[in-house]
Amino acid sequence: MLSDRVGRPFLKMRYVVDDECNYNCLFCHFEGQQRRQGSTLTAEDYEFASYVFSKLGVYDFKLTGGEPLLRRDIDKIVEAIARVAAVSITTNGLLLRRWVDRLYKAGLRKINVSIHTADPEKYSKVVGAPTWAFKEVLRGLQESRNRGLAIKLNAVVLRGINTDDKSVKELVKLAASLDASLQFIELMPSGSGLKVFGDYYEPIETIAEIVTRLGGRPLSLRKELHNRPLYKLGGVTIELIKNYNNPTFCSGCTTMRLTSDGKLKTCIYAEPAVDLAPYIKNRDVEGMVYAVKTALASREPRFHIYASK
Ligand SMILES: Nc1nc2c(ncn2[C@@H]2O[C@H](COP(=O)(O)OP(=O)(O)OP(=O)(O)O)[C@@H](O)[C@H]2O)c(=O)[nH]1
Ligand SMILES: C[S@@+](CC[C@H](N)C(=O)[O-])C[C@H]1O[C@@H](n2cnc3c(N)ncnc32)[C@H](O)[C@@H]1O
Ligand code: SF4
Ligand code: SF4
Repeated sequence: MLSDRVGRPFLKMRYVVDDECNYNCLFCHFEGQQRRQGSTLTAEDYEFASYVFSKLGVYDFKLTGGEPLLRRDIDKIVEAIARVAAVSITTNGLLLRRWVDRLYKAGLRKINVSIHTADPEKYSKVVGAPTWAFKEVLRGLQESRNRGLAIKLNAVVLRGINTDDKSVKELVKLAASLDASLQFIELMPSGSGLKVFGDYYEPIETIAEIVTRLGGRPLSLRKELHNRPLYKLGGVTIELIKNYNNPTFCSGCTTMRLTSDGKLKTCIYAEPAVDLAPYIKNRDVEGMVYAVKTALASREPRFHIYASK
């Protein structure tokens, strides 16, 4: 296992596998990269990269985007990574129904589906899609449940959209009906999130208060990932994410990320530390290991910056 210079182990990778999306969420941070930056890595490339990362101690891979289910070879990517480690997908769910079966067969066992609200009208407003989209996502979720996938619903916290008792209660109810867990994500001032920050930002503490008021109880912290607080309410596990300006979160950061064109980022807010694409394309194990170790050594202790503010 590798660690950075402030002792954070490197255990997880986020792959941005697509630089396009079929939605236009009003807050999208696009995982800290550009739309149409290029999606240049094949399923075989991801298999090679994951093999090398897993030899370095990475045991968990997340596929994100853009919208990962827009990739026609997403099942091949899942299959390739599942050969070496655990893999999960974060998706808006619109194309889920048509993919569930193939993804399950490819080895997928866990998905995060971003839904934000249980109200179809609000949903349309937030994601910039027609109202039928909400129903389609629900169908995809139901299929996923029937297939036996572990589901986590993601809700970005948006003032006036999901920050009242009723909205939280409805999301918990929806999660319970799917045997899913639920996570609330504080809005990050990044990408479009920066533009709408003034209009929609609400601290995650508001959700913690609502959950507590509704009878929720703190469970524990996810020590292996950002020390995220977990609660239990109505049989549903609720995760609270405050992923900006939060020293506790960053001090538990065990993740690096690969852009859709193969550049390694040590932090969502950092510029790429190194371009891994040439090493990956040439199947150069030694070169890639050296490049990853060098990037890890340069990893900024961002939480120190926050802590010293
Ligand atoms: N700042 C920051 N945000 C992150 C990091 N990892 C995930 N996030 C954000 O957390 C939110 C939830 O991410 P997901 O893709 O659902 O995955 P996850 O909850 O991190 O991972 P799992 O627990 O494995 O499902 C998104 O807004 C991500 O961009 C990170 O290392 N730093
Ligand atoms: C960038 S999306 C990519 C995957 C997929 N398209 C989706 O929406 O689930 C990954 C996660 O980041 C969340 N997200 C996007 N912009 C955000 C922001 N400004 N602040 C916090 N979370 C954000 C999304 O809601 C989603 O849960
Ligand atoms: S949050 Fe996901 S679904 Fe929404 S625009 Fe961004 S990438 Fe697309
Ligand atoms: S250091 Fe902090 S902001 Fe950067 S990726 Fe890790 S948790 Fe996110």
